[in-house]
Amino acid sequence: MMSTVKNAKIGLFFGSFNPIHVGHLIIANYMATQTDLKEVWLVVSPQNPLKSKESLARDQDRLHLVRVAIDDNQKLRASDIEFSLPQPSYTIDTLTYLRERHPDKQFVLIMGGDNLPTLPKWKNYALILRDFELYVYNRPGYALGELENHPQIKVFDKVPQMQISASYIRESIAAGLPVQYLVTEPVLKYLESSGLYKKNRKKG
Ligand SMILES: Nc1ncnc2c1ncn2[C@@H]1O[C@H](COP(=O)(O)OP(=O)(O)OP(=O)(O)O)[C@@H](O)[C@H]1O
Ligand SMILES: O=C(O)c1ccc[n+]([C@@H]2O[C@H](COP(=O)([O-])O)[C@@H](O)[C@H]2O)c1
Repeated sequence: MMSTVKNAKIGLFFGSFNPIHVGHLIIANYMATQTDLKEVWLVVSPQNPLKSKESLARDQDRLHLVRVAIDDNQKLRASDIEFSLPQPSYTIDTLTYLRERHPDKQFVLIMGGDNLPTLPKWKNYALILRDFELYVYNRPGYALGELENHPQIKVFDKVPQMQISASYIRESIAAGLPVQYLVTEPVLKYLESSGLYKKNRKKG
């Protein structure tokens, strides 16, 4: 029987991307160009039915923003895979599904160091660590905790970072403040034309 060669290492960067900002893009691009990953897929999390939807833009708007943000980058891809999987989405389920669907690829989980200490609370986290590598980038001010030296975890401590968040961008837009430079130009254009995150915007 022929064995499948898993030659393409793909990094998965999960997030709400509400909206995607340059902080996200710096991480994704670093991982796609300065590690052994061939590509990075930005996996847009659906609206979690258990969480407040108050300031969460619609799935398709957030996906569209990711697409326009990475449009010119051959090594980055937007994934809507979780939109069609049962919710709430558990990372192990998404990883398992992707592995079955793409047997030729080897998936690696990309994670900020701030999230690493909470990993033991995730569904089947031992299975995640058994079957998948994790590429963790340091977040200033956050300790990595006891998982730092786990053999499946590779820590990257020279990743440039921007101290911005999607919440800051949403709040700025709602307050009528400019978000130019915090998001890419195509993202800015769509935010402006759609009126996303503006106060008193009529939802369609
Ligand atoms: N400025 C940043 N630099 C590096 N990583 C970031 C930055 N902002 C967010 N991340 C990481 O990117 C992933 C996806 O982030 P998410 O979509 O939740 O964005 P966010 O900016 O943290 O959003 P919010 O402010 O709405 O919580 C998370 O793992 C998060 O830790
Ligand atoms: O699988 C889990 O049990 C699990 C629990 C919490 C978080 N996650 C993943 O971590 C990402 C960030 O989560 P959060 O809650 O900080 O938005 C989210 O997109 C999920 O992919 C996954």
